[in-house]
Amino acid sequence: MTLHVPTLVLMLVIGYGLLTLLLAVAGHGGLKRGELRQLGWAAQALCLGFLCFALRPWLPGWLSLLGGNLLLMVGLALFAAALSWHLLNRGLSNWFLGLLVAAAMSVPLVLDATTPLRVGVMSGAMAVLLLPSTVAALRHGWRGELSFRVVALMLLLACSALVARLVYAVWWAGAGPAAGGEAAFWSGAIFMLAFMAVLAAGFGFVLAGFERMASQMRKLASVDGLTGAFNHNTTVSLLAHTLERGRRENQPVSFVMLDLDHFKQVNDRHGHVVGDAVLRAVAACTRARLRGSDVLGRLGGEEFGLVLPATGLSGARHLAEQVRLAVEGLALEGDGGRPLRVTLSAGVAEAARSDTPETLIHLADKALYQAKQQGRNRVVVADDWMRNSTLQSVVG
Ligand SMILES: Nc1nc2c(ncn2[C@@H]2O[C@H](COP(=O)(O)OP(=O)(O)OP(=O)(O)O)[C@@H](O)[C@H]2O)c(=O)[nH]1
Repeated sequence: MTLHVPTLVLMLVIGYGLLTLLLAVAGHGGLKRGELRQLGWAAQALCLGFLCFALRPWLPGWLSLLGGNLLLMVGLALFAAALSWHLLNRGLSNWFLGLLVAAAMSVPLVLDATTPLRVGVMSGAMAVLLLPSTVAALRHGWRGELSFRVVALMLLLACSALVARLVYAVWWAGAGPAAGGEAAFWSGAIFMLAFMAVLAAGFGFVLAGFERMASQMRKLASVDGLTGAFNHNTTVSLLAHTLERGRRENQPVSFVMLDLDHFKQVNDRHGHVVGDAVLRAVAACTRARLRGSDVLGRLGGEEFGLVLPATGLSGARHLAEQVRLAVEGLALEGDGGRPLRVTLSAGVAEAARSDTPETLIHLADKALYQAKQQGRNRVVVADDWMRNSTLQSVVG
């Protein structure tokens, strides 16, 4: 097999064209992530850059070299911007823009220079533009989506190839005209390898975008958007799982139901925005008192549930009391900056071996009802009488 550099250039035009098309279709189909839009612009710039090289036989030499190199540099900078948004949630820093300007200014300066000098300067400039993305992808991307590892490895390959091309250009300059066409071929081939790796990184980036969207959708399906607590269905599933595990490992499991007192008045006096802020603050304050293995769920409006594995009745009551005191002590701001205090009531129940999530939640709800009846801002533990009446109502 023989390598033909102009054919490789054409392959890259097609490759970056396909990446552009894929990103346009993905954006149209709902994958509207800002960084993927920027990646689309990067792919367009790189596609046009290689088109300038592909049209070299028909364009003035200087125009093909100037346009091609500048567009590739802009493409690499847009790639870096997309990567920065994806990994660090911010755009390009000013020093990177400075690097881009310096790299772009070097292009017209070396247009009339010898080929090895031009190859060396262009390779060095592009390697410098790719280096921050490569470092960021290796440092931050490795812990992110699995497909981002492909991006990191491909960028490392691309950056290494450009540095190798720079070193090769230094050797070429020393060897002089004797190096001849073979040196031009290898320099072109290494360049193509570098940009094929950037193309592979681009496809990996698209996969990472899909992976991130899928994980966000999974999260949205199980977590309450306002408070960050698990939603009702997920809480019940986690309770079922915890009960099963408790039975197998002979460990107690408790469930606490929390309900804010007179929350309707908070909404009526201060408005729903303040009401929402109160719910968020209560959830955060409760979460801060839980163990890593405990579960905080939002069962409905102003009602939360705590699933407590390996926790008996006295431990659960103690925790509920701590949460009650912490919420009572929250210094909140109401409408117009007025101080706002809220309290909550709690019902605590420990699971029996035969309990299902429904019977246990029902039992905790009974205890909560008692807490409300007794004047609110208190913790009530479910007793045998409540358990018997729960069984009757569930069986009946
Ligand atoms: N701001 C806000 N309010 C909510 C949300 N979900 C439910 N609510 C409100 O929570 C209030 C619950 O009122 P009630 O069920 O009467 O209970 P309460 O006023 O807390 O009274 P007790 O529980 O008996 O102490 C209603 O006004 C709901 O509109 C929410 O997501 N945000």
